[in-house]
Parts: sequence; structure tokens; C-alpha cells
Amino acid sequence: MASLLGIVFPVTFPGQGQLHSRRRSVVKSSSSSDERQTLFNRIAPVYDNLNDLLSLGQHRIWKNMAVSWSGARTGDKVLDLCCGSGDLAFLFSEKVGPSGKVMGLDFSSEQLAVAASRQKLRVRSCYKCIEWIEGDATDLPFDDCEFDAITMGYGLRNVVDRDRAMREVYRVLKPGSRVSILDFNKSNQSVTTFMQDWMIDNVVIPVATLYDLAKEYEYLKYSINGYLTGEELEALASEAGFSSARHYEISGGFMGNLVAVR
Ligand SMILES: C/C(=C\Cc1cc(O)c2ccccc2c1O)CCC[C@H](C)CCC[C@H](C)CCCC(C)C
Ligand SMILES: C[S@@+](CC[C@H](N)C(=O)[O-])C[C@H]1O[C@@H](n2cnc3c(N)ncnc32)[C@H](O)[C@@H]1O
Repeated sequence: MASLLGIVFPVTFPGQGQLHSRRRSVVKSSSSSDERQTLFNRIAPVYDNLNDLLSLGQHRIWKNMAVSWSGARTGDKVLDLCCGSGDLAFLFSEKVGPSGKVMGLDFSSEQLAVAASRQKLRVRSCYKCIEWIEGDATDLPFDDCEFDAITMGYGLRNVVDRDRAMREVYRVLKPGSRVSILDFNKSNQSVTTFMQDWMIDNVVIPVATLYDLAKEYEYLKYSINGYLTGEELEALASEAGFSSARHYEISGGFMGNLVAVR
């Protein structure tokens, strides 16, 4: 498998956060990581609107649940991993408040640019505590035991080396703290899988085609099929060292949320 030596410069987008940059070298495991980075850069301009349209706004409820399950409290230092356009980071900042600290990390510069521009439009003081960092989930530019809570919203499924990402999450979490990982549910129920596939084939992809994004949303179906079941996600967390892990199915089994405690 071709490997690429990529130098990733995790830089911040100074929405209102401090400006800092940390340099790490990341060996990308395969070109598919590059392809995914390109995909999310490409869909960034319409990503939020299509999520609202295609889920009838339900994704905001699911993201609220994920942040609540993280156990984040006022004053905490928290990480939204694979933050994209920042939905969960904004929810996190409402939880931790102005005395807390929110870091949003993603390897898509275009997604981070959308996140930073959304941040500039928000006036509440809690949103000023968010810092955006360009980096890789498999090589986090943070110290051990740095965070009180972590979320990954629709991120883990898109990371090529999920084992490494889970070990990194474990490393940077404080003992006794939680990671909350929201994503599509890879169901064991054939009727759920059938309905999920039907919706993607007959609603999601036709709508995405109107935006010339059919291939990007065909990847969505491919990535769900290649994802882990709830049981497999619990095992992944356990193998990474987490002391407990539970996967909860939500929205009729269409979505799922893993909560793991370090
Ligand atoms: C926020 C959501 C998906 C984010 C997302 C994740 C990915 O990995 C992608 C990969 C490639 C392209 C896009 C994405 C992406 O947007 C979930 C909601 C948005 C979904 C696109 C809509 C899925 C619809 C469900 C199959 C059925 C929803 C039923 C609901 C009860 C109305
Ligand atoms: C579907 S989006 C989710 C965005 C946001 N969390 C949300 O819930 O809307 C997946 C995000 O994961 C990011 N991503 C995928 N692999 C990554 C990696 N190895 N390191 C950092 N970000 C990654 C993509 O750039 C993309 O922004």
C-alpha cells in the first residue's frame, strides 16, 4: 500500500481563540485518507444545508444527544474531533461556557474555514472559547490526559486507521472521562439496513446529484457498509484501553452513539 509522507501543520483559525500552531509529521496510511480529505473539502460549502435538508433537521437532535452523553460540564476543556463545520464544537461551547475551552480538530481546511466563519457570526461569549486546529485524528497534537470530554460526530467511520484514532482519543482523555461517538448505525436488523440503503439510494444520492455531489454521497453509503456494528465499536474501545463502552441505537436504529469511559 502506497504510503505518503505528509507534513501536517495543525494551525488555528483565529475565530476569537488564541493563535498558535504546532507542527507534527504524519505518515498517511493510504491515499484513501487523501481522497477523503478532498471529499470533505469539496462538500464543505453545502455540507450543513444538505444535512439539514436530508435529515429534516434531525441531525441537530442527534448531535445534542452526543454532546450530552459526553458528560461535559461548565469550565471543562473539551475536544470535538473530526469537527468539520463545527456543529458539535458549538454545542460543546454552550455546555462548558466562557470559562471552559473547546478545541475543534479536523484535517479538512475547507470545513475548518466554514467553522471559523460560522463562529464569527455568533455573538454569545461561550463561542469565543472555541479554537480550530488543522490536524489528523490519528496523531493528535495534544498532551496525555488533556481533555475532560471528547466527541466525534460522524468522524470515526471516515478515519482510515480507526484503531489508531481510538488509541489517540484514549491517550488525550483524562482518567474517568468520556468520549461520545455519534454515527450511522450499522444495524444487524436487515429491515433497518434495507430502509437505510433505500433512503440513501432514493433520497440522499438523487438530491446530492442536484449539487453534482453524487460520488461524494455514494461514498457515504460505501462507508456505512464498511463501518463497525455497535458490538464491534464496543470491542474497539475496549482494545484501545477504555474501562467501559456502551453503544446506544437511536432514531429507530438509523443512528448510533458509542459512549466509552477511560
Ligand atoms: C449529519 C449526518 C451525516 C453527516 C455526513 C457524514 C458522512 O460521512 C458523509 C460522507 C459523505 C458525504 C456526506 C456525509 C455526511 O453528510 C446525518 C444526516 C444527514 C444524512 C446525509 C441524511 C441521512 C438520512 C438517513 C439515511 C435517514 C434519516 C431519517 C430521518 C428520521 C429523517
Ligand atoms: C461527516 S464529517 C463530520 C463533521 C462534524 N463532526 C459533524 O458532525 O457534522 C467528517 C469529518 O471528519 C474529518 N476527518 C476524516 N478523517 C480525518 C482524520 N484522519 N483526521 C481529521 N479529520 C478527519 C473530515 O475532514 C470531515 O470534516
